[in-house]
Parts: sequence; C-alpha cells; structure tokens
Amino acid sequence: MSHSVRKASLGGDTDRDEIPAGAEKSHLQAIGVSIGYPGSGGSGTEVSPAVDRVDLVLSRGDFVCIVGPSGCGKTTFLNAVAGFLPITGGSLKLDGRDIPGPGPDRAMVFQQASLLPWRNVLDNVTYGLELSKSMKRAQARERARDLLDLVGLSAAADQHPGQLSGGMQQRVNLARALAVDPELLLLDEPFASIDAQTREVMQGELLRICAARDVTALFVTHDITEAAFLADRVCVFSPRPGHIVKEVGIPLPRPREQRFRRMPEFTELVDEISDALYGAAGPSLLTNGGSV
Ligand SMILES: Nc1ncnc2c1ncn2[C@@H]1O[C@H](COP(=O)(O)OP(=O)(O)OP(=O)(O)O)[C@@H](O)[C@H]1O
Repeated sequence: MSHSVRKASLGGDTDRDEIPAGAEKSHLQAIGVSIGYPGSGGSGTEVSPAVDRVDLVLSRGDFVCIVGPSGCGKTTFLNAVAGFLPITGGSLKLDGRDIPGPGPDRAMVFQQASLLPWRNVLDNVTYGLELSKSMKRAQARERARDLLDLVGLSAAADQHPGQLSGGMQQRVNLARALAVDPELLLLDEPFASIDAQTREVMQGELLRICAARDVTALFVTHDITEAAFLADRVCVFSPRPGHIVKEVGIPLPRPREQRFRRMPEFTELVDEISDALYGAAGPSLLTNGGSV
C-alpha cells in the first residue's frame, strides 16, 4: 500500500501554507499531520482521528520528546514516522521526501526489548544486518562488538537474553537498533519497564550514545522528568485526537549530568511541562486513572 500523503481527509485546515520555522532545512518535517484509524461505523470509509494536525520539525541531532495523556496518539505518530502507518492528512517528510514505508534510515526501540531468546547477545545485535544483507558476516560482527562496547556490554556478548537484567536487555535492544546505522531513532517508552534507578542511568547512557553516533531522536514517554532530562524540546500532546498544545524548550547545557535533576531550573521546566499536560488533559486524565 502506498503511504503517500492524502490531504485533509480528517477535516480541518490541513492544506495550510504556513511552514513551521526552520522547516526548509529540517531532517523530519511534519506539517498538519493527521492520522486516523478505520471508524466503527462499518462503512469502510469512516475514519476516526487519533492524531490531529501536528506540526513538528526536527533538525539533525535534535532530541525531541513527546508526552501526553494515555491514548492521545503518541505511538500512532511515531508509527507514522517509522513508516508503519499512513497519514490521513497533512505532510510528513524525511529529508524533504514523503515517507513511503519503513526504511534503514529509521530504527524503532520499543518498551519491551523483544530479543531473540535463542540467539546470544552478539547475534541479536547482528540480526538486523543479516536480514538487510548490507554487509559481510565478519564486518557485521565487528560492528556489533563496537556497539556492545558503546552500550557497556562487551562482556555479555556470549550470553543469552534470559541471563540479562531488564536494563541490560534494553541496552542490547538499543545496540541492535543502532546496528543498521539509523539517522533517526524512534523510541517508544523504552525505559518504562525498568526500575527507577537503572532508568536514570540509561537516560544518561542514551544521551551519550546519541551524541557519539550523531543520531536524531524522537522519544515518547509518560515520564515528565525523563522528557525534561533528555530533550532539547518537549512536545505536549492534548488528549485524543492528539495535537501539540505546547512545545517546551529545555535550555540546559549538554552533556547533561545527573545532578541537573536537582537544579531549580530543572524543576521549573518539569513544572512547566506538567502544567501544560494537566491543563490540556483536564478531567480526561482522571478517566484514564490519572495515568499520563
Ligand atoms: N490499530 C488500531 N486500530 C484502531 N485504533 C487504534 C489502533 N491503535 C491505536 N488505536 C487507538 O488510537 C488512539 C491512540 O493510540 P496510541 O497507541 O497512539 O496512543 P498513545 O498516546 O501512544 O497511548 P499510550 O500512552 O497509552 O501508549 C487510542 O485511542 C487507541 O485506542
């Protein structure tokens, strides 16, 4: 199926002329992006909107986080950028071109590590390279070893996923995503099932790795402090259909250090994101059990 852009099928003014600031030289450029799922009407043509006219521009090297209430369309938006889902309105471009489907220029990291249990760590990292047949086996193994070094798991290369902690598994997952040398890393709550202490360490590691590999990152999370620690900008989504109610710039210097979390500026930024989130979500957060 073609994933080329179809305009304005969700209604609303998606044929707008305005281009977000900086969009011309952007890496990822979303202008008025709407995404819908088939409605429950049974007609086959009805579309139920999940994402509503999102404008978002990422330059190379940016780290942008998306936060929003449960069910607001964060994963849906990420899936469209990954090329897994077609958009139903607006324009979504990577390096100036429509996104026709998944590609090696993007890699996705999910909440669950989903490693292959019968393969050892090294062979899990080479898996994507084997599928793409992009390099010889020896070269793939060399790259995998470099990446395991980068994520601090060289010593675990011969172990199997079942022998690793959740945090270690997610490091392998990250190494596997990086193996195909993506330009854009899409992360969907990758640390949500890791304990709080390990998560903070992993956040620092992720920033170090993204800087070392010159990767652009789009990161979905429910954790406001995680978003503030990682991001250059945090985009706050409204409840479904999600649109951006506020973009909060995070002007903290890099590299980010763990002690930043205790700085008053950091707390103020967390409060600003939180106010935007709760202001936008209102009582719907309560109907979602208070989960964001
Ligand atoms: N394949 C699908 N078909 C129909 N509706 C879907 C599908 N996938 C998701 N939805 C609906 O679209 C809306 C947005 O879902 P999505 O998973 O993008 O939200 P989210 O913001 O990532 O939620 P959460 O934070 O809880 O993971 C939800 O109401 C969800 O039920």
